[in-house]
Amino acid sequence: MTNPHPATDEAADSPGPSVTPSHAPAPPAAPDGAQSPPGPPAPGDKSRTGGADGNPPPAEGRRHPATHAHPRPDPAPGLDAHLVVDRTAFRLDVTLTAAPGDVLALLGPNGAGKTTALRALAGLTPLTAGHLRLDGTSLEHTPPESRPVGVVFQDYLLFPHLSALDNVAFGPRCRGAGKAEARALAAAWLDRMGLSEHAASKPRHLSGGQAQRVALARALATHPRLLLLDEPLAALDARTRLEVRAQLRRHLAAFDAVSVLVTHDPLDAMVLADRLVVVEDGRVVQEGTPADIARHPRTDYIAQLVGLNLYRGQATGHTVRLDAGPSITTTEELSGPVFVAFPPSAVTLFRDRPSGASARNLWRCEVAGLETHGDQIRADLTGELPLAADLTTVAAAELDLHPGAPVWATVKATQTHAYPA
Ligand SMILES: Nc1ncnc2c1ncn2[C@@H]1O[C@H](COP(=O)(O)OP(=O)(O)OP(=O)(O)O)[C@@H](O)[C@H]1O
Repeated sequence: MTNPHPATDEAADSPGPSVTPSHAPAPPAAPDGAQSPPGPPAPGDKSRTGGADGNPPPAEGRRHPATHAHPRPDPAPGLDAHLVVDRTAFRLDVTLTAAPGDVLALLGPNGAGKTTALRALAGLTPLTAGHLRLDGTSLEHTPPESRPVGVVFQDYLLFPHLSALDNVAFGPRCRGAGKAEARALAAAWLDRMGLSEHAASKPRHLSGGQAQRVALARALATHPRLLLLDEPLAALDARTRLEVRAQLRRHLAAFDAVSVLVTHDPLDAMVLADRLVVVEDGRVVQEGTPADIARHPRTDYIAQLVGLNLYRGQATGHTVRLDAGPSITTTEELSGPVFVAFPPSAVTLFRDRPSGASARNLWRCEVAGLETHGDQIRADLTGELPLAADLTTVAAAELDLHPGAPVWATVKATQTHAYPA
């Protein structure tokens, strides 16, 4: 990653990944200490919006000694990072590993440390401790502009006065490529992105989806060995997002180095990433494949993300005594600490105590709130067991649900899923 600029993010000696168009020239090595022109801010640069630090990112990045340390040979390809960043009231301590071709998604609530992790990978935030190795080379002491890292920003951050072609050509130019060579490389990338006919367009004449693809082309044209995507779809409207998500998925699948994506959107994470890394309060609380995380959430945040009710308790056979109070009957037979999860759609509500129902998994609750959730109504319940329940609009009307209404909630054991905590 380059100074604050995404388009200049490549180490002079980084190996050329296979994403380079076969008919395009590879960008030449940048001279040591090459200066890049000023550019858009870096990921998480809160100075643009009056952020916490109030300083532009390079200042933080340059606290790190800008020396080219002797690269430490390491046979392991891909990303091997232990990122520790200490701040007055916050500590990031996460380990991220990925093989070439892997797409990792960092998910987590606001303030969890996702952007800090991204900035640390880019070299814009110095590590307090830990290590960062990419394809076997230690990067802790490599200045941002010499890291083989490309960044795609949430709001693209294209140069408004440059054409799409020149925006993409900017990176190779910064590395010392001649104008014609850089433009040929950029043209090949735009072609690959299906944007050839927009090569001469200025960013203001591009749609959100097109601008996002130009930003991706700009990042990839520098042959990064690590691609960082900071909420890449957040600025798009819902329809464009669907289309661009599918395109981005294809491009990431074709990219042979490591990609790390920061997103708030579980769908983006599930569709785009091979592996999710959930960060809460500066720590990794869970990681795994999207399917694994969706089936076995281990924190409330993740359970909400994937739309499940989640409880912790102690299992004895088919009964789990929840830390929250009541017991749940499950189909799994377990013992010791467990999680129990079930979807809101598995909950059935009654205004009166159902006479025929067994006492199992039947709780007395009260409606705390109601909201539309797709074509359903989601009821937020408090009481014996706090839970979310989905029901149709007709059912909600028939039950005369309103905040404060008492209800009975029941869930079949077969609809629950218990797993060791
Ligand atoms: N430059 C900074 N100086 C001091 N504290 C900071 C700085 N940047 C972020 N923080 C703090 O570090 C913590 C992690 O912030 P970070 O932006 O990395 O979280 P995040 O997961 O990206 O959040 P969000 O999803 O809201 O962007 C927060 O407590 C934040 O206030």
